[in-house]
Order: sequence, then C-alpha cells, then structure tokens
Amino acid sequence: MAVQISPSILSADFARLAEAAAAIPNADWLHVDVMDNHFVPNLTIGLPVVESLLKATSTPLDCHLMIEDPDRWAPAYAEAGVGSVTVHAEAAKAPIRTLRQIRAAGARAGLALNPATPVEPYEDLLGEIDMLLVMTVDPGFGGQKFLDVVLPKISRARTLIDKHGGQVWLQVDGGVSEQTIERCAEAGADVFVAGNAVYGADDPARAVDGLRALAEKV
Ligand SMILES: O=C(CO)[C@H](O)[C@H](O)COP(=O)(O)O
Ligand SMILES: [Co+2]
Repeated sequence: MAVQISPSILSADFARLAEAAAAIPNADWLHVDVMDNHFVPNLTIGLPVVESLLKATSTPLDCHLMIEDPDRWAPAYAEAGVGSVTVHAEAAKAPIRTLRQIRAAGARAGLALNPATPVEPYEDLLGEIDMLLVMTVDPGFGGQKFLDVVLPKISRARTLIDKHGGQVWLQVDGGVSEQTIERCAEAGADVFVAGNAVYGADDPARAVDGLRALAEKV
C-alpha cells in the first residue's frame, strides 16, 4: 500500500480551518479529531463544523471520533459525506453494527485502539473495517510525545492484517514526526496522521512532503 499522509487540524488555528485545509493540497486526507470531553478530557468540534469543512475543501476528511457514544454519531458523519470514519474499540458498544452502518453510508470504516488496548481480540473484526488506527499517544491532545511502547503492537497488527489479505490500511496517530515516522513505517504502518509536525511547521505542505519521503524510504 502506498504511503498516505493525513494532517490533523487539531494543531491548526480553529478560526481558520478552511485556510488550514488549503495549506496542504499535497495531503491524502485531512484528519479531523472529534472530542466530546467524555471519552477524552478535551472538547473540539462536531458534525456542524465537519459539514462546513466538507464545503470548504476537496481533500477527503478522515474523521477520528473520540466520543463516548460513537454508535449514535458515527453513521451521521458518513452520511454527511466524509471519506472515512473511525470509532474507538473502547467506546463502541455495538462496533460491528456501527462499522457496517458507516460502510453502508459510503465511507471507509475505521477501528481505533488506544495504546494500552491489545490488537489480538479484534482480529475477527478485520473483515468489517477498511482501516485500523493504532494510537501512538493516549488520545485527547495534540503535541504529545510518541509512545515507543506501541511499536511492537503496530508490527503485530501488520502481521494480522497481512494474514487476512492485507486490504486493511494501518494508521498511526500521535507524536508522528520526522523523528518517529520511519519507525512507524518499519513496523508496518501505511497511513500517517501528523498534527504538530505539519501545522507547527513554517511550511505545512513542505512538512507533508518531508514526512512522505521519510516513510517511502523505508
Ligand atoms: O487524535 C489525536 C489526539 O488524540 C490527534 O490526531 C493527534 O494527537 C495528532 O496530533 P500530533 O501529531 O500533534 O500528536
Ligand atoms: Co486523531
């Protein structure tokens, strides 16, 4: 699978989201962190802002739902027209139904695992998803330090995905930067979320190119 870069607008200026999207025309996705102050101790944006973003950019939206009740909300994001909707395994009470609703509404379905959540119990769900998100920080905030302790799990996730045909994308999110992206790629990740490393840079588009080049070198 080709390397894909998904800059997170969590590190952008929330008063200038359309400009933030326009600043990275070379990105594959725009990563949107939806937080409800219950599943994680932070509050960001929800469906109305996502609907406005859809009108403001042609870059597909990669929505990462860090919310307590993804079963209730995830299908609405897919119906709104985003490209990908990811729900947390720790939050979803009916993950199979929710993942199927996301796909039925025409979006790619993603399942996210917190750093301390093992991947093995979710092997049987690989046929239900288009992307597995292995968090490399505890979710809730941008700009956190990459957790090396998660690298073996990324490798194990790659092995499981390949055993099941290799169709599922393997995304990493949290602390991904020029210093850490190669280790993620070596472990088998192919979709890279980066907030601070892109929107904290003087030239976000150049940062996207730099990250992509490092991941493709592996
Ligand atoms: O899901 C997230 C946090 O919960 C963000 O996507 C992630 O932290 C991106 O920001 P950074 O690259 O700065 O760590
Ligand atoms: Co995220």
